Amino acid sequence: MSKGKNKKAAASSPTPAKPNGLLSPTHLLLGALFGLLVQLLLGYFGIGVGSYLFQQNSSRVPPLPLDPPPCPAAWPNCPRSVDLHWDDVLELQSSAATTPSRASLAACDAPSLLSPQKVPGMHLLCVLPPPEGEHRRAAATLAAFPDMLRTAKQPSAIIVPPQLRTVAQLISTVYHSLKLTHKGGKYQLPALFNDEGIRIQSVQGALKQRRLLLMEGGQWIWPPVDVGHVHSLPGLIPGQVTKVVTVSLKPLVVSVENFLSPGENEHIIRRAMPHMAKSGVALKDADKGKAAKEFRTSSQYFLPTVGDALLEAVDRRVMMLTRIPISHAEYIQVLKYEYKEHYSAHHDFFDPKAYANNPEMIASIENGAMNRLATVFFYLNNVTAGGQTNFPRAQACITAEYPNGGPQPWDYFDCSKGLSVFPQEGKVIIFYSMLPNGEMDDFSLHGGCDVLAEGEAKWSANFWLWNKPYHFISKARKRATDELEAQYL
Ligand SMILES: O=C(O)CCC(=O)C(=O)O
Ligand SMILES: [Fe+2]
Repeated sequence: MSKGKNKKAAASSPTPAKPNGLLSPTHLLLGALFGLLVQLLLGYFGIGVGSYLFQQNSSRVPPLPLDPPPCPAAWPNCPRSVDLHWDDVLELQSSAATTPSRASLAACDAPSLLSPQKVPGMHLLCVLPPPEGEHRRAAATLAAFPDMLRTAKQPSAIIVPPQLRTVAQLISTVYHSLKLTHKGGKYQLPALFNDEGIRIQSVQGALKQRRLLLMEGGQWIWPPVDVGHVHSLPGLIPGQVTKVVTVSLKPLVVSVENFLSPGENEHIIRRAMPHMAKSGVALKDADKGKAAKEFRTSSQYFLPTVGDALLEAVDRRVMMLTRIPISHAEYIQVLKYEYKEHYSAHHDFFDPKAYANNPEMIASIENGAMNRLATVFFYLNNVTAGGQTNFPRAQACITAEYPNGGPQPWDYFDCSKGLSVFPQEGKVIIFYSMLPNGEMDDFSLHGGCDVLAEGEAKWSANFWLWNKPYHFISKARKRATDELEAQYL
């Protein structure tokens, strides 16, 4: 990229796809009425935002009593519940022997999923039998490895009493034991998954697993493990095993080769070609008045997938790869970079602090509760020189100087630091803009570097997935989302 264009702050984020008109006024009116009804009911039963947690996660919500038992003094903000006395749950935690046996822990094989550094907000829970002699009072023991940290320390044990009825109650118990807190308000509820990323929605489903992952941010994120680790996914592409390879821990970047076929790459390029126009950026307050081309010189097109069987198949495959419902996706943003075109280092998330003077943006990201979670970045062709995606703050290993990852770059056009991923036809990378705890990840800073082969163009695409459903959904995307939900346990 051009030299000497130093910037004090990372470039503005790429503009999101404009929601189209698929939500009719009738839908909006019905949605508003439903919201009002829920608010009235919650108000009637005295369930305010304070007792936020976890009512909403269960599939069979029991009828609410008029006087649910109060929370114990040691747990003032427990979710009040009809048929559960949290005092008993607490009592069991303190009275039962809580050291899991070596043999049961070995069967869980926790180290194969843990990491050498913390993964904030992602917690591994080994599902173990109840403590010796406690089969009547306990349904299981969970051995917890907070933040996926691989240490020699004995994991803390959480006893699961048989009276827990909902995943929400199970998550609450884990939250209390691990002293986790939820941000409340519109922030995503935490969620449990099995080790293949299938969402858990019943206690029975949870206790049948060998290992569970608790994601505070409520969406699946591939456990990074170590650089070079491979998660193997059979069945995404008929007859193939798809390999999700970790290429960076911080930021979390995984790479998948041959995810798109040559025919699919060609089709995406062919469909987008007639519509390509110069790229824009969502200017931060600090960048107001600047031209997008100061940061980004590519061309782009948001390619609607509706009615295109091939693109709908790609949608579905992206969903099965990320385990994030396709209802959370923007349309594919196809990009073309010609010789010496680039996008300087930026984040794909929208930081509410950077858009404080932009009420429309603040509303659309629910003041930070809703954001871009993951980018599945498609490389649609090969480029013989340049065109890499650079993550300047990625670090191969933790150093004494930068124990928390690479420093802020001084030059946002410099592609020589950190990790570079070069275009390779059919390959995709997934990088996460949010941490599993639901916070924005500053280390996800990245840019598209100059194409350095004269006469060549880099064709690529952003497939952005949000942490909450996006504003519009097509019938095919609804069907695909239903298909994912049918796998829930
Ligand atoms: O072109 C690349 O490699 C990255 C592009 C990018 O980060 C973006 O469009 O948001
Ligand atoms: Fe980006």
